[in-house]
Amino acid sequence: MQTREIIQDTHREPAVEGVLIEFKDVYKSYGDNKVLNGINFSINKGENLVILGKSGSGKSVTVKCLVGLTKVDSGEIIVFGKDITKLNEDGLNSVRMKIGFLFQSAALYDSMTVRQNLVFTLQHHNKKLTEAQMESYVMDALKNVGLLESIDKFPAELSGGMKKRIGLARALIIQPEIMIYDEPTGGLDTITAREIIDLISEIKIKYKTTSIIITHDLTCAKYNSDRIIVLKDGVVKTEGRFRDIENNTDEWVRSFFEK
Ligand SMILES: Nc1ncnc2c1ncn2[C@@H]1O[C@H](COP(=O)(O)OP(=O)(O)OP(=O)(O)O)[C@@H](O)[C@H]1O
Repeated sequence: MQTREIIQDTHREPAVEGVLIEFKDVYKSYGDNKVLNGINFSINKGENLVILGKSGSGKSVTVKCLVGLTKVDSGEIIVFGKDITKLNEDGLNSVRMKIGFLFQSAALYDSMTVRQNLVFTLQHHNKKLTEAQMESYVMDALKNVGLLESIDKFPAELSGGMKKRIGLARALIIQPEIMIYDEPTGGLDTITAREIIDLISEIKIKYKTTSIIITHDLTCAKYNSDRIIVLKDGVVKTEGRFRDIENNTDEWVRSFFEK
């Protein structure tokens, strides 16, 4: 039987205003592969939750279920007070409109400049904006990631770190309430990774987002998490703050911290 260890934290002041996302007994299998095996966790408004887990432990599937890209077998996923497993495509789209994604690859359109990439997202999101309003949104988003000077560049002219920043600007331009970061520091050198980590911290403060961060990078987990959940065998094996997880004596949990 799976045991779930809840690490009590008696010293922390609650910096949150209620639950925004809740997974209740969520199951998802692909054939015989039981990926989510009764997963339970919640995320408070304004909280950054890091999901840790070995490769194939279901981190991406969890996030795909959250945005309705993958249908669960059973269970509930409450987002903004609604069970998204019961929503039709229109209902799901209106939830997705409030969620920003930073994909591992940044997923920019190569044939478009940075400006065009951002305008394209805005047009898809809000068809009523004037050109002047769109330009102002684009400039603001680029300023916030420190890349205004790249506005007329094509993705091929940008470094990996710059692409991540543009990916971030594109996610933020829709002013999301929830941000999902999939391996935000993946493939970056230590210094560039640290810049992205700092940016994620700034975004939390500036945009007051609630975030899910999937990462293997313990530095990112340390600096960007209010709380961490660790997935194993389709359930939440343990949860707590970074230092609680780091000090966990369970051999399997310790293996995350051994080089
Ligand atoms: N569409 C799919 N069809 C069949 N199996 C799938 C599908 N999507 C995911 N899986 C399986 O679900 C399991 C969990 O995959 P998932 O991508 O969530 O892992 P992960 O924890 O994000 O891994 P990584 O850290 O390597 O990205 C894997 O065994 C994977 O093969």
